[in-house]
Amino acid sequence: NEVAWFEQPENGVGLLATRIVSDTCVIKTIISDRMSVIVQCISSILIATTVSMIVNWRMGLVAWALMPCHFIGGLIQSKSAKGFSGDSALAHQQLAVLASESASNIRTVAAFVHEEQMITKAKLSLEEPTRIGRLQSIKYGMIQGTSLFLWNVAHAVALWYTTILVDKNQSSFEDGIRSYQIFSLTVPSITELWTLIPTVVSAISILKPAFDILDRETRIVPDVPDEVNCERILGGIEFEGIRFSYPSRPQAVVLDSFVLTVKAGSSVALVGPSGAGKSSVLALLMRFYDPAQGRILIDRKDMREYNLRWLRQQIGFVQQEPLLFSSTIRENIRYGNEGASEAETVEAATEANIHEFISSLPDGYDTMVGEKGCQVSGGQKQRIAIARTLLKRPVILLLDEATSALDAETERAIVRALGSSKWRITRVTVAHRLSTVISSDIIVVMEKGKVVEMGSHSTLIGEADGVYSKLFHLQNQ
Ligand SMILES: Nc1ncnc2c1ncn2[C@@H]1O[C@H](COP(=O)(O)OP(=O)(O)OP(=O)(O)O)[C@@H](O)[C@H]1O
Repeated sequence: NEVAWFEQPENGVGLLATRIVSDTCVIKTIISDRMSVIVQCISSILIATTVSMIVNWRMGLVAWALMPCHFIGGLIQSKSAKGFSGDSALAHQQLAVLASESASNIRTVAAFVHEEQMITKAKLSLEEPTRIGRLQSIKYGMIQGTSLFLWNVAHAVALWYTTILVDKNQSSFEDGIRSYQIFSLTVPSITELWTLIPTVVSAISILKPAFDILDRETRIVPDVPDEVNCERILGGIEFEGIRFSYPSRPQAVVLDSFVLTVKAGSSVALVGPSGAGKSSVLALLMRFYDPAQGRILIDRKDMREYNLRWLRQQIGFVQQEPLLFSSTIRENIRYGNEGASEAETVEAATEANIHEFISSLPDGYDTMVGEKGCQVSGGQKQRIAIARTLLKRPVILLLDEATSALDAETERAIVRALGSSKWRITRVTVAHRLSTVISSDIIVVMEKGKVVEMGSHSTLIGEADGVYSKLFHLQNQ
């Protein structure tokens, strides 16, 4: 599914994890375990009824006639079980979201001494479902009682009818008792069927959302068109009258009449106040979202006409908060480029100014970085992420505050390495620290989703009243 789908509240990490792990487990239990028991119960009911018909057909008919008592009871039970299972599943999902969020943000939780509040929140999230669950339990118990009452009525009628048959000499005492016994032995199978009904019903209520996810068609299809007619793009970018809002907040216009041309092989920097829409420009270039209006052209062709997987292979993107995976540094650098040689890996790490640090570690490139890269510093994480992107040898490189955690000297070394790279890169950099972007061919100043100034550093700095000039002097002060 497209990125916007993952940003909807109902598709959060915790909820998706529950759906994938617990829900599918319940479905598996129903299919592999419960179904065999259900088949066994049904066959034993059928066999017992047939045998009891052979022994005494009158008794067999009565047994069949009494079956509706059991099934009506079962039906009432299954109706009541539906709401019961749905609510309890929802309660656990909310708890799962809370637990996964707290665990992944444990440093923030600890820093704000928020543990007690999280526990209270967890308890609160369960209060309403517990109340509803209690009421449902009482209702469920009463329904269970009614079902058992019907079952006992069926027994009483069967026994009473046996005495009548024996009384009227329509059956011997032995056959009457035999027939009744077969009937009695069938009842546990029916009861077992009943007890399985709530589980099966709960699985059905789980199946629907699970299949809704599986059946959903993504809005941004990555494999269409499937043929690719050139080997690599050149890297020219044009934004034509872009209007864009995030699908989760459609009323807030993030980019409005946004126009920008980036020549292949040039370097462009996007600067401006927080919330101006700089990162959104990069997100559109990665085609995480499609604009509501306008077109983005790559080499003069609408981006939507390219096979997205093929296109993304040629675009390198280092995010504001790069995430590493819980594995070795080598595997992290080779992420998405598993076939890269050791020499290529080292070359990319050298360009990202991280090779020296990695070599100084006892395990070198085999050092584990911990979950989300928690065992390396912010700056090291950024440099590993840059190395990972450079290993792709991208034609277009998007850097979103990618060097913000680095000291000025390391940052300069990386920018220099990128500038003197052997292959041609179109670079779009987002940065708050203006020293990062001074050497860019064009600096684009954005405000409220629009371009307000554009030009080289020397041109922009010359306009004394310009936004860039003011920003630059403010930072230098
Ligand atoms: N995933 C999202 N869903 C909804 N709104 C978003 C999302 N990401 C960003 N926004 C909103 O879009 C606007 C532009 O955000 P964007 O991240 O592009 O700004 P920015 O200029 O890069 O800011 P910063 O310099 O602080 O990173 C902001 O108002 C922000 O709240």
